[in-house]
Amino acid sequence: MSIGTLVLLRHGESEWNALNLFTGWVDVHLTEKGVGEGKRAGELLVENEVLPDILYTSLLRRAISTAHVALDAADRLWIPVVRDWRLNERHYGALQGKNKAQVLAEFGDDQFMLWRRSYSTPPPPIERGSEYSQDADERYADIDGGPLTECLSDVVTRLIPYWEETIARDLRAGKTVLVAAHGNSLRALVKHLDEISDEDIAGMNIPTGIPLVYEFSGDDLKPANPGGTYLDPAAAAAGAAAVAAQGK
Ligand SMILES: O=C(O)[C@@H](CO)OP(=O)(O)O
Repeated sequence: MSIGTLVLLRHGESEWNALNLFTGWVDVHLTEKGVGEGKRAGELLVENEVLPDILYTSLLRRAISTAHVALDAADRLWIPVVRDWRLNERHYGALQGKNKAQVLAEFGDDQFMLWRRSYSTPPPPIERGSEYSQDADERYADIDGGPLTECLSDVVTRLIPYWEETIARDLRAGKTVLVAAHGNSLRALVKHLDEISDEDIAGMNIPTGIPLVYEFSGDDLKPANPGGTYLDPAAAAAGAAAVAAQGK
């Protein structure tokens, strides 16, 4: 049997993306534009004949809703769904709910970029019980409320064992797998797939709402198309540049 196809989809624009706020595990809604991006993503899947057999999402509604709209547009709402916190966005610690431009102005570019894009420096932890903390959220009860902050390396540590147990197995079984997740959880996955160094991953940004397709030639799941293929490359390049410029 041939190896399956992987489709990575970052959620469409969220209300907090539009407000330029650090989001992390805060469970915000999509904007109208974000819903439209999800629909367009589904249309792109159909146009390119990439039809998912199974969906994996995080526990956050912006990813769940984007996948729902995309699969509706592709007439694939019926496929099995697996949701897991390990696909959640990186927990942004005490920065959750803060405006990116204000954090940049207060702490300066070096500290801002360290918190935002360095591989191993997490933001300060969020205070338990504070407004934007999830430590009392019942969906995380079985993991003691979850982390209080994470850097990208923490996301790799929680995500890659899960990937091996679930998504990678489905790909080796020949399935087309849709993973609807987040800017930083998808950066962690792409880092693993494309063997990107800890330094170089800092410069890689994932746009909202555009399917990124990986094909594989063998069981080792080395990408046959390194870097993947965005189904709308021009929009992806513009979207990634906009993410990189946030706060500036
Ligand atoms: O706020 C966040 O959770 C993420 C994704 O929107 O932001 P950033 O791109 O700054 O890591």
